[in-house]
Amino acid sequence: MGYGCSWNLAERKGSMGQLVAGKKALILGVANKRSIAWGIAQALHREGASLWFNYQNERVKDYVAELVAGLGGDIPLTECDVMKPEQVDALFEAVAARWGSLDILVHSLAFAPREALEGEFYTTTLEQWNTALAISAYSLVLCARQAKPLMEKAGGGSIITLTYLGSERAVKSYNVMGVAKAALEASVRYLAADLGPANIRVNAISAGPVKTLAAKGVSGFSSILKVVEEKAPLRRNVTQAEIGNTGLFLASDLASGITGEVIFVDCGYHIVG
Ligand SMILES: CCCCCCc1ccc(Oc2ccc(Oc3cccc(O)n3)cc2)c(O)c1
Repeated sequence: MGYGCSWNLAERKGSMGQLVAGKKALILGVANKRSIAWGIAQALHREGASLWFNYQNERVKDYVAELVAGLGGDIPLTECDVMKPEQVDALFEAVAARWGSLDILVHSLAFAPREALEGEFYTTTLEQWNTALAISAYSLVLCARQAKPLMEKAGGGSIITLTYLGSERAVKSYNVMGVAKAALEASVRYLAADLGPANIRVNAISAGPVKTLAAKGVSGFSSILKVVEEKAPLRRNVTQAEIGNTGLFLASDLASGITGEVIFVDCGYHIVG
């Protein structure tokens, strides 16, 4: 490629779809077109990955199926609620049977009871705590354990999860989800330490607020978008596509030296007071 050369379409086409060409990616947590998991899935698909999706239950199945159909090809879709161990086992057994290995796992799911995401944190009940920690943090440990043998078959892999600034700052109303995200981020480090020798990288994206179905469950969410616009160094909110591109980066060999890390994709908001 000489100075000032211009890529012809064929060359560009050839150079496109290289980042994760032929990689097998399991995406957990798509609920609809606004889901962060969907942004990551679109980026992975654009750059040549084969995709497999879960859906939590029959209620969201049609939304996910319709989105996935838009990608073309017969992309596997499997019911899996991470709180049902037998469904997690069945999902990874299906991946093992059909794919034989796995390169990329995207874990983009969380939950806390709605009443725990409003009012004051000190009122959190043990049940609310356990539910939030089990779904939002422990589920990553469980999925990583299941993915390990499949990723070893591929000679390594990349596990990506989603977190938020509320893990290290007391963000109003985020409450027990902040505690769950702190546990998630510590789990990313311990999992990275365990799985590194198998060349499996484990990282988190700390995303700025994005208007998703889940975000609607956090009281005061809409006001935070405006605050970010006013205070973030880039003076705007992050987009689903930008988070998707960082997910693609972490899934690709461009991030081969990065593991156990939390990467902020928030227009710089967390660096300013
Ligand atoms: C004061 C709001 C701060 C900005 C919050 C940014 C954010 C938005 C969405 C996030 O993901 C969830 C996922 C599940 C979740 O729990 C929910 C969601 C809907 C209903 C419900 O009962 N629980 C809450 C947040 C998340 O972890 C972080």
